[in-house]
Amino acid sequence: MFQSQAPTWSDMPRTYGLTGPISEDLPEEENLIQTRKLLDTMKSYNVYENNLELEHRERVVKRLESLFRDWLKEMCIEMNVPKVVTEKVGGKIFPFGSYHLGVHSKGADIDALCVGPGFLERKAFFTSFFAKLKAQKEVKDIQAIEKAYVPVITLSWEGIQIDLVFALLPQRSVPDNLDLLNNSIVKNVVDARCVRSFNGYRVTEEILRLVPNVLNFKVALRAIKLWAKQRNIYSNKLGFLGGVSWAIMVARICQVYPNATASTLVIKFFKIFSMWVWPIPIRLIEVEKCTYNLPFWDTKVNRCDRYHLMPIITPAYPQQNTSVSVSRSTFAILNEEIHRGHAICLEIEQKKAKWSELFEPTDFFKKYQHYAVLEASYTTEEKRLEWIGLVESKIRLLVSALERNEPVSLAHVHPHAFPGLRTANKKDGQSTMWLIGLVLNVKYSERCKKNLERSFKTFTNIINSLARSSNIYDEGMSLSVACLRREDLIYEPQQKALQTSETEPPRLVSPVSADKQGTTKRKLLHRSETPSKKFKDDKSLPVDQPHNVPSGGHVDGPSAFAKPAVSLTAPRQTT
Ligand SMILES: Nc1ncnc2c1ncn2[C@@H]1O[C@H](COP(=O)(O)OP(=O)(O)OP(=O)(O)O)[C@@H](O)[C@H]1O
Ligand SMILES: [Mg+2]
Ligand SMILES: [Mg+2]
Repeated sequence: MFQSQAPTWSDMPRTYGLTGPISEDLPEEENLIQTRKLLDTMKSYNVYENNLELEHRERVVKRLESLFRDWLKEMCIEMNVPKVVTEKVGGKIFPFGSYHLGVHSKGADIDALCVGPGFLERKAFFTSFFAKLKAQKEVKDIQAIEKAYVPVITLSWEGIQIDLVFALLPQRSVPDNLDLLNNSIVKNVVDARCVRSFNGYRVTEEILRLVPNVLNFKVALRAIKLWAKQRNIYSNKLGFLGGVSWAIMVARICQVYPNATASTLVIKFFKIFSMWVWPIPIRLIEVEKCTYNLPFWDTKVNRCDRYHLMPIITPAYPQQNTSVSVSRSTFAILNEEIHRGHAICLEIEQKKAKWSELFEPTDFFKKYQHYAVLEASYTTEEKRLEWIGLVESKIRLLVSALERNEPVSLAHVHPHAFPGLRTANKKDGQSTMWLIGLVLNVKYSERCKKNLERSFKTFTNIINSLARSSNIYDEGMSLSVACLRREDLIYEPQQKALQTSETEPPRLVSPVSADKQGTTKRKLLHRSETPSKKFKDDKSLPVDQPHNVPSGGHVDGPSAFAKPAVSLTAPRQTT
């Protein structure tokens, strides 16, 4: 009998993502040993939560869900909804983001989507449910950020940071077995804010569905997140990459090395992305084309999408670029760090380096000759969160203004805010500071200073008028930016790697009160007031250059750092 020689579907290798695998090699013993070493190193950074902490999170999510369901019932009664509808209204909370992926570190937030019935108004969530949450004794620092691209209530519940987004289902009730992955879920949702809120969960679920081995993916992603935090390049808000972008990048590596163990995935991550030709986008899947008239990322349709430097696309309709905020400077810094990672991984493979070298913290305070110091002060606690939130959400504007400023080749914002002055003089109130390392392509002269001050002034004017127009402004609030030389920055070197994590940013204190225009020279000190280390200016550099820029390299374009191993010469801190 004739037997077909053609391979059947089951003979074909499974393709995860848009292309076939690069290698389907199974791990060798050496790879498994490296994975064990990687895991041990990660544990020493104390990123994993223990069982008690995990159970605490689960309890908090349950409490939130029961509060939400109670609230929906109360709303039904208030709106005189028929009793039968009230009884069946349901209500569900879907955790998403890093907590749902199972890769959250200690101190990470819980992102949760609250789904309610279509007859409610979105506004009610941000007023009435907000009030209910605020009345809970466990809740602190609650804020409704209704005007955000994805409106959110942020709060701290018994010390755990929570981000709650809200979406209305065009139905009278929210069943327990609701399937949010079906694209039809967003079909009849008219409010784009609801679609974006649904998509946080849909994207997280798709990522999990699209990787061949979830366990290996999680370990590799945890390693990449730890590395990105240690290297100060973990922040979507400040123009670096946030959790979802890193997750999509790691997931893509998992797809092309489906059998690789976690250590190999990390090594390949750096290898592939050090060679990646941006702005070719990273995608996990060809997202199904739906004709629901929702805007999605597409360079053929949207002109502005063509200018994105580092597109990392979500895998659920309507697909979005998760890294819109990446700027010329952050792009250069991200590439520099990826090349540094690649160089260290090559050494790890040759047994010349240990994993801990990959996770060494950056030398941000030694790296630049000049720093822009942004300081937001306040005298009352009442609007502190809103004020700091507003300033931080707009720092990208300052960075792009600086990037456009002629003498500036690179503006490197540190992703952590530093608690500022807590002076004995109560009138001065408190403040929060951000630092931006500057690479100048000219000598720091009066003319250069004036040039910079123009950008500073434009920025502070914009923020002050935004604060006034959005009713955030309060007596005693002020904002200043000044340029400092490195020799005027005094700080305590980081003690432990973990202290640089999101839970405990390094503390700086300004002993010299700034003048309100921020034009005077100020000094920054570590809060502990233990003897601090003062760094001498490196006179050998004629113009500003980070110490690890390749010699002769001007940092004037997106590919300026695209040379391997540039950072290996940078001084390393011991932990
Ligand atoms: N820039 C973005 N574009 C699209 N979706 C985003 C973006 N930022 C956040 N999200 C969605 O919101 C979720 C939660 O974001 P969040 O910033 O809390 O990151 P995360 O992945 O949970 O990591 P982390 O551990 O830092 O909290 C993401 O997983 C993603 O689904
Ligand atoms: Mg999160
Ligand atoms: Mg979040």
